[in-house]
Amino acid sequence: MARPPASLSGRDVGSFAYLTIKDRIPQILTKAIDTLHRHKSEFFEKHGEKGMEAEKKAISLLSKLRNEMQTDKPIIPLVEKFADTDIWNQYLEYQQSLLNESDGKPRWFYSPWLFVECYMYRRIHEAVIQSPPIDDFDVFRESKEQNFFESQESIIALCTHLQELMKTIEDLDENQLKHEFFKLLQISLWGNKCDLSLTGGENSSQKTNIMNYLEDLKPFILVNDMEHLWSLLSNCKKTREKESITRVDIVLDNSGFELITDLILADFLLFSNLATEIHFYGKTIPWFVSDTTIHDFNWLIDEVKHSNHKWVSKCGADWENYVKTGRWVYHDHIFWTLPHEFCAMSQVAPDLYAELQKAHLILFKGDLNYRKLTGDRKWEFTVPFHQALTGFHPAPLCSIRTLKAEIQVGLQPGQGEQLAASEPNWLTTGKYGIFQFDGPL
Ligand SMILES: O=P(O)(O)OC[C@@]1(O)O[C@H](CO)[C@@H](O)[C@@H]1O
Ligand SMILES: [Mn+2]
Repeated sequence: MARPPASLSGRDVGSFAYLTIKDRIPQILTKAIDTLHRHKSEFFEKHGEKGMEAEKKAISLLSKLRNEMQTDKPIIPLVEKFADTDIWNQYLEYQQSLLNESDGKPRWFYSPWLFVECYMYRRIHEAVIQSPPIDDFDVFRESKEQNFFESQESIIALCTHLQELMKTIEDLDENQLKHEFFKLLQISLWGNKCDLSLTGGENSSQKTNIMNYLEDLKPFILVNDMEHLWSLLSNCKKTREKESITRVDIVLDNSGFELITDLILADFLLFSNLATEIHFYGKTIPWFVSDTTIHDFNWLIDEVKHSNHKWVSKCGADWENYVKTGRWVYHDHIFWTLPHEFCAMSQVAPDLYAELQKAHLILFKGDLNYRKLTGDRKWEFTVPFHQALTGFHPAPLCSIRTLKAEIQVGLQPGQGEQLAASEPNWLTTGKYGIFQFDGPL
């Protein structure tokens, strides 16, 4: 088989990868430093002098990191012992092994973008865990919570819609049910517009009611495999024996508004009987600013439950109940915060691969997951999605993603070129979206 194409990299001056490493990531680091600074008195109240010293230490480690990056220093091994430290350092050696002698060491602007960007978030985590007693501090928590609070109006609209739908679900015919499923899928897609790493950690909440715009946004869905998802799940529902299950796994992306849209979809899948179990996967450490951790997941459900809006709090109570009764299952795995492409999962994390194989359908939310599905490589726009997955296929799967990186496969001949001619930034603004399916058709 032909070798896969080269990785996206900061080496390509002017590319989105280059601009991210040059501008956006340092901005995120500066914000993290500022956040630690602003919590100084809180650390003092909690831990006394030790808290103040820890704050200083974390800040100096992050400043050092920012300097290494901005001066394109070699990528150094991780030092603090943690569950994934050895795997990370082995991966760094692997990156070294890909270089010629004259290339020297892997460096920020020279190595694959996916690797250096993941490494940056892993180093932020290292700076925090090296600074006890504030070693459980999430430098991105505030902005994730802010995104949730600022999206309240949309959240109320979505929860109200869901509760009304629940009441009438029995009266819907097949076509109406499919229509409602498609609506909630699109809400979950556009929910992915709101991530915080794209805006350098700046506000990206959802203030308007997204449901009113679904029709207007349809032309921006470049690949639309929603029909395949419907066929798959409605078939499962029809052919399911009494006690058997239909399991949908959702590989989560951002917390805040996007997570709400995912949980709304997950709730609908259960009460419409399109699925009987939903499994979620989040990040074990703070990641790409807005990604969901178990803390964010539990926090959000709790907030929703305690809302003073009747239908919002009803959603929260239902969601808590799904978790308690095991109809919703949350999984943690270090693989999601490693730098590997997903085609390496069966070797690097065979237990996770085996878990995903139990699903009838896996939904991969967001841009970073798409980059990892396709290896973050310079594929031609027309290469089939299946080919770009390079052997990753634990179960039928679908990427639900708005485009925020210079990578897209599975387009019609000429489609990418046409978009590029009229809108030079079409790949990176989050304006376009896809539902891209790989599985039996
Ligand atoms: O996975 P998400 O939340 O949809 O997007 C993550 C993201 O903002 O981070 C990277 C840039 O730093 C890009 O790949 C992408 O735009
Ligand atoms: Mn994200």
